[in-house]
Amino acid sequence: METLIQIRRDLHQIPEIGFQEYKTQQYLLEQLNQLPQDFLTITTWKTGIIVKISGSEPSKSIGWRTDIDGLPIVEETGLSFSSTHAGRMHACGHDCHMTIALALVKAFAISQPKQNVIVYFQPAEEGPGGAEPMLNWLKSDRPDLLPDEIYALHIAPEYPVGTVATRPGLLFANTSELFIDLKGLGGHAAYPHKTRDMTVAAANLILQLQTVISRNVDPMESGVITIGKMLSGTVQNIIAENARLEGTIRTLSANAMVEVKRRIDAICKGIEASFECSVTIDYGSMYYEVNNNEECANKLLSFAKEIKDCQPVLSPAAMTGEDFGYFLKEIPGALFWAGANCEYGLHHAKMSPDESLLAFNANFVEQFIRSL
Ligand SMILES: CC(=O)N[C@@H](CCC[C@H](N)C(=O)O)C(=O)O
Repeated sequence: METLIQIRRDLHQIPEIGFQEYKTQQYLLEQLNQLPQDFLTITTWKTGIIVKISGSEPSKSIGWRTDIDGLPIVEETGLSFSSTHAGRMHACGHDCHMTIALALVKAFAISQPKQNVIVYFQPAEEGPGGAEPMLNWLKSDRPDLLPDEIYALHIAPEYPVGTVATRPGLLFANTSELFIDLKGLGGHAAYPHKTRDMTVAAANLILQLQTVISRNVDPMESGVITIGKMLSGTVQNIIAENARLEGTIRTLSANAMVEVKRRIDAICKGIEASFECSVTIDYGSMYYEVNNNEECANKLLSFAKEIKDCQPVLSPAAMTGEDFGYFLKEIPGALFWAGANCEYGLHHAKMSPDESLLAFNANFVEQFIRSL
């Protein structure tokens, strides 16, 4: 197997979006096939991979999950190993996550763990969501590949390398995608009274959406609606017949998500009436919150205290989403933020993590799993 930095750079060059991770899967399989196979069983599921390492005296199976997909972003890091896939980038660190997972398999393939270890290379975390269907498949077809406990990490640009930041209980929000299509009546810019202008309707809708969190969600619960993309019209002197908004909703509680959607439905009905148009809502994929098992999160934090150069941090909850939440809904476990010391944040075209996080976290997670 190549060095960790080389693996991360190879993977960084071939980002693929959810359920299209064909080259990524092939690369991962090539690396896995180079390892001693005595304790390994390699299974594929769609574009994902599941590797079971048999323990020497197992009393349980420990799961480790990595996501493997990239984002539809044009990379602007200027790195010599930038993405070779136009309009695709590993801007959420999944290249680093995969590299650490490969390093774990290598460590356990060479030196057998006591417990069984199952490493999940899961597709489509950024959307439409691979965790839930992977878990459903495991439950129905391969219960032998289900773990008793499961862990994962996510890089955190804002923390220095060596930080292990997590908390018992709620760590990440409930999320839902949001796609809204508005259809009115286009026409000449000089005759607005003969049209139904969807640019104006969409602009009004965005402003009304921004009242939902501030006026319909208990301030102690919190939430956020972000419209990340707006499309409308065709040219400067034609009134727009169509508009489309794309965004996400995030709430700390599942109940608040229900209330937010009820209000969005009502506001869209109001837009239909006031702008004499039709509005169609698609809530896309939803992720269940990341709710860390108390004992598992505390085990991570306590273990981190024992490791040289490791800074355990009791992290606040974040509005990020992660479909690892579906694993944690059914299996005790925890996710932690792994410091990546980077100026730009997740999902930014210049996000470039400090590669020393790879060796640090590969060693930390290996030792942690051996301690269980
Ligand atoms: C860690 C992270 O950034 N996760 C993504 C997950 C995407 C969720 C879903 N596709 C959505 O857009 O709501 C995030 O955006 O939080």
